[in-house]
This record gives sequence, C-alpha cells and structure tokens, in this order.
Amino acid sequence: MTPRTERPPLGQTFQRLVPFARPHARGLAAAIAAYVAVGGTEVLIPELLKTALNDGFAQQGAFSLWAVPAVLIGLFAIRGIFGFLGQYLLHWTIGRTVLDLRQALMDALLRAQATYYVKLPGGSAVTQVVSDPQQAIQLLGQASITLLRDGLPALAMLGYLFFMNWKLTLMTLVTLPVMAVVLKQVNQRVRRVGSAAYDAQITLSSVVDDAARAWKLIRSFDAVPFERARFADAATQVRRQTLKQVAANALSQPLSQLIAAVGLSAIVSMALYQGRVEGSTPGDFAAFCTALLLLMSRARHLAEVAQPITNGLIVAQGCTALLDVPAERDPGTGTLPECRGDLQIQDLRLQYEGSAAPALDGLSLHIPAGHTVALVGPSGAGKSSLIHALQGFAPPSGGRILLDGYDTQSLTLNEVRRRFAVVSQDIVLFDDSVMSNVAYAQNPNPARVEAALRDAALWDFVQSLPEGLHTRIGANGSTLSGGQRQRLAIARALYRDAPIWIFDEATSALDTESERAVQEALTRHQGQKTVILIAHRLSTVRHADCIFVMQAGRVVESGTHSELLALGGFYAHWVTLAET
Ligand SMILES: Nc1ncnc2c1ncn2[C@@H]1O[C@H](COP(=O)(O)OP(=O)(O)OP(=O)(O)O)[C@@H](O)[C@H]1O
Repeated sequence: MTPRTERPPLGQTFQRLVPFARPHARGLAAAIAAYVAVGGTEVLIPELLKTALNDGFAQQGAFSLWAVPAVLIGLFAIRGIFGFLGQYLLHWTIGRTVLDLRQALMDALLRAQATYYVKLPGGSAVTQVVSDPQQAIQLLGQASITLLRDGLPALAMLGYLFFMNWKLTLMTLVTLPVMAVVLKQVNQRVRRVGSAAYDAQITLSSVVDDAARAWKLIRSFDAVPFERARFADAATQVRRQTLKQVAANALSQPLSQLIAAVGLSAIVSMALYQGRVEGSTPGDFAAFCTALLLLMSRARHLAEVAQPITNGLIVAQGCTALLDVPAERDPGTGTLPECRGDLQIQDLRLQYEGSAAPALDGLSLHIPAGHTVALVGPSGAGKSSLIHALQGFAPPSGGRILLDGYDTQSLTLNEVRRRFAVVSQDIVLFDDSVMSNVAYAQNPNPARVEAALRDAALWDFVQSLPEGLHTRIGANGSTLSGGQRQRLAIARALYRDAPIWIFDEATSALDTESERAVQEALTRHQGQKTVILIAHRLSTVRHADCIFVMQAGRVVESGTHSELLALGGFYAHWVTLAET
C-alpha cells in the first residue's frame, strides 16, 4: 500500500472504482443470479426435513424411500453447481475489473507529467499499478462474495422463517441479538482481564531484570529494601490479576451457557405453547431450528464483512490517487515533414518548481544541422536542463527553441521527441534481449542492430554471450558492467533514425579504448547528424565544431577548442585543470 498524507473519503474511493466494474456488470449479474439459486436451494433443506419428520416415519410413508437420496443428492448437486458458477463468475468479473484498472493506472503512469516522477518514492509506481489494484479488488471481491454467498441465502432463510412461523421468528430475532451482546460483554471482560494479567507479568519480569542488571548500583545506593518493596508490589499485582483471570474464565462458560439457556428456553417454550395451542408439529419445530442454525451461520460470516471492505478501500486509495495525476500537457499540433537537425535556442529560461534560482537563465545558441557541438561547464550549470527542455520534458518559462526554424512549442511532443536520440547520465535498460534493447520499441533489423553495436564498441562482447543478440540482460542490464551498459545505451541511440544525437556524459564509464572507438564511430557520421556532447572529459569535447561553455544557466563562452584556449577564460582554465 502506498503511504499518503491526504486521503479522499472511502465512499469517494468506492465511486472511483465503480466505472471499472460497470463494463463487466453482466458477469456480476450472472454471479448474483447463481447465488440467488443457491439461496433458493438452502430454503428447501429445512422444508425437506419437516416433510421427512412429519410424514416419513409413518408406517405407510407419504413418499417412497428412494425419493430421499434422490432429492437430497439432487438438491446438493444443484446447490454445488450454482455455488461453483457464482464463485467462478464473480472471480471472472474481479479479474476483468483488475485488468481494466491496471491498464488505466499504467496509462496514467505513462502519461503523467514530469513532476510526478520527480516526487515519486522508490517502488511506489509498482505498488500502485501491480499490487494495490489486485489487493483492493481482491478484498472488495471477497467481501462481495461473502455478501452474495451468505447475504442472499440469509435473506431467503429469513423470509422462510417468517413464512413458517412469524411469531417465533420475531421472538428469536429479539432474543438472539440480546444474547449475542451479553456474550460479547462476557468475552471482552475475559480478554481485558487476560491482558492485565499479561502486563503484570511483564512488569514483574522487568523488576527482576532491573535488579539483576543494576545490582551494583542498587547496593551502592543502599536500595535493597526499595527494590524488595518494588518486587513485592509487582508480584502482588500478578497474583491479583491471575486470580481475576481465573475467575473470569471460570465464570464465562457457565454464564454463557446460562444466557444461552434463557434464550433457548424462551424459544422452546414459545414453540411448545404454539404446538399445544396452534397445533404445530415437532417436524415444524425441527425445520425451524435447522433454518435458524443455517441463518446464524450465514449471519456470522456477514458480521465479518465490514473489515475487508474498509481495508480494500484503504488500499484502493493508494492506486486511485495515481489516476488523478495530471497527464503531460501537449498543446502543440504541428508536424515536421522532414527534419535536418538545425537547432536555434533563443533566450531560453527555465525554473523548476520549488527552486530558488533558474536552471536556464536567458540561454541562446545555434547548432547548425550536421554539426557536432559540446556543452561544458561546472556541475549545476544547466547542461542537462537544456537537454530536458529540448525534448519537452521541462517546459520553459520564456524564450524559444526552433527546430529547423519551427518553434517546438507549436509541434506535438511526439514530433519533437522523435527527432532526438539521447544517451543520458542515468542509463535505463529493459529486462529483455540485447536485440530488443538496441531496437527498443521498433521492429529489429539484425544488420542495423549489428552496425549500431559495432559503432558502440560492443559487438565483440555481444558475440561472446551464450545467446548472442538474444541474450537477456536482466533488470536494468544488471548482468552487464557499467561501461557495457553505457555502450548498449549508445547503440540504442545510434540505432534510432533521429537527426539529432545527444550524449550526456555518455562515455564517462568507458575505458580509453572503448571511448576512442565510440568517438571514431561518431566521426564517421559527422556531417549527417547533429551531435550534442556533454562531457567533463577533454578528450570527448576537444574535436567538436563548437564548444559552448555554460555557467549559471547561460552560455558564457563559445568557439572551437583552440579559439577558447586562446581566449584564456573559463575553458582554458578548465583545460589546464584537466591536463594536470
Ligand atoms: N528536477 C529538478 N527540480 C529542481 N531543480 C532541479 C531539477 N533538476 C535540476 N535542477 C537544478 O537545476 C540546476 C541545473 O541542473 P542541471 O542538472 O541542468 O545541471 P548540469 O549542468 O547538467 O549538472 P551536472 O554536470 O552535474 O549534470 C541545478 O541547480 C539543479 O539543482
């Protein structure tokens, strides 16, 4: 269950779940019909008993003996079939409802705005989508099963009892709850006294434990008489509470029996009185008692139904909260027929919610199509924020991003995002094969997958795997090393047919040889792709067509490696540090 600070009322949560069950109402209706049939057969049991007792013992029986097994077996067979159908159909409805709810939750998760993920506690998405719906609907479903399985027969039985003998039924309905309340009081007292005795025992143990642990202190304080008195008090409490417990236990059984006898004698007296005055038979009374016992066993289950309903709704609150997470806004409508990869950023501003300072503060730069540029700057300068803004993950508060001259705000998010292939700092891989990870969400073309893996300097490694391209890589690539994970993510980006490639610290975990191999591959694509490199390593950025130096959310220097060195500013200082 997801911990939440603010929770909607349980009734509201229930209403949120109803639309998921509504499309499967036919299953529910069929389940109810099956349980109504079960209730109907239950009523027949005391009725048959009555007939058997009243007419069956006569020498010339009113019915043949073979009818007894035939009717009884037939009755229970029908009851069993309808009981099975009821349970099956209800679980069918529950299963469909859970499926729809899960699908809606997954949709909400996939569409959620970026701020949802920033605040998301670890593991809670899985809980909200996988465990919460199952647990909530299961608990509510079990409660509905109880309500249907026991409630409908209980109602039927109650109707039968009234039909059979309304006076005795009314008297019983008054007597039984009074008996139940009194018995509950008796049981509560037994429990209370039991816990008091337990607590007294714990106190006594801690007094002895203190005395044993603090023996030196006790003697140095001359506190032996004090501890003796403390022990005597605690021991006396144990004696008193134990005696009370024994008395309460000893009294509870005869008291319960006495109460039961009072109730029972009232019912039996009334039945006998009716027998004498109104001519009812022993068979009638036996049928009445049987129906009453059946009703009571159903009522006991019904009394326990409130708890799972409350628990189910509390669990449901966790997942319905996800349904309310606002979806990502996508106001743009335009599309790009072709994209060369020219990026113009004009006076871009971005401030995260709750942040004191802007992450991007009037940033302007131009990256012509086919150029390779590098972004460098101190940690927190806004390099990753720019990448987020380019892909529409962080909506800017001012300025414009032009892609091939088109304002990205006017394009759909999908149209913008498919123009970028990004390897970010935090690599995300899927628990699937190497091939599926490279050709993620696309139809894999083995030749292109191989080419991407070769460019990412991972082909030799993949060939050494037991199942090659089809080897599964574990959750988030857990069977790979840090460098291999990075190279796989690079291969995935290279495989994507996007005009702009972004590498955000994408080679930080690579050894020099692998890094050089990746660089060479990028050089081979130079001119065809727009490449943005973010790196703290000089070797990664020095060959870029243009290096932008960022500080506090804006570009403070730009030029080629040699131009910036000649400038003698931040970049030159950074190079000096990198070389020492
Ligand atoms: N989701 C966020 N919510 C609030 N503030 C953020 C968020 N992401 C980044 N920031 C802040 O925005 C500023 C720029 O961060 P950004 O990650 O863009 O820097 P960076 O240059 O990429 O740093 P690094 O080189 O360490 O990756 C920092 O002050 C950072 O604390």
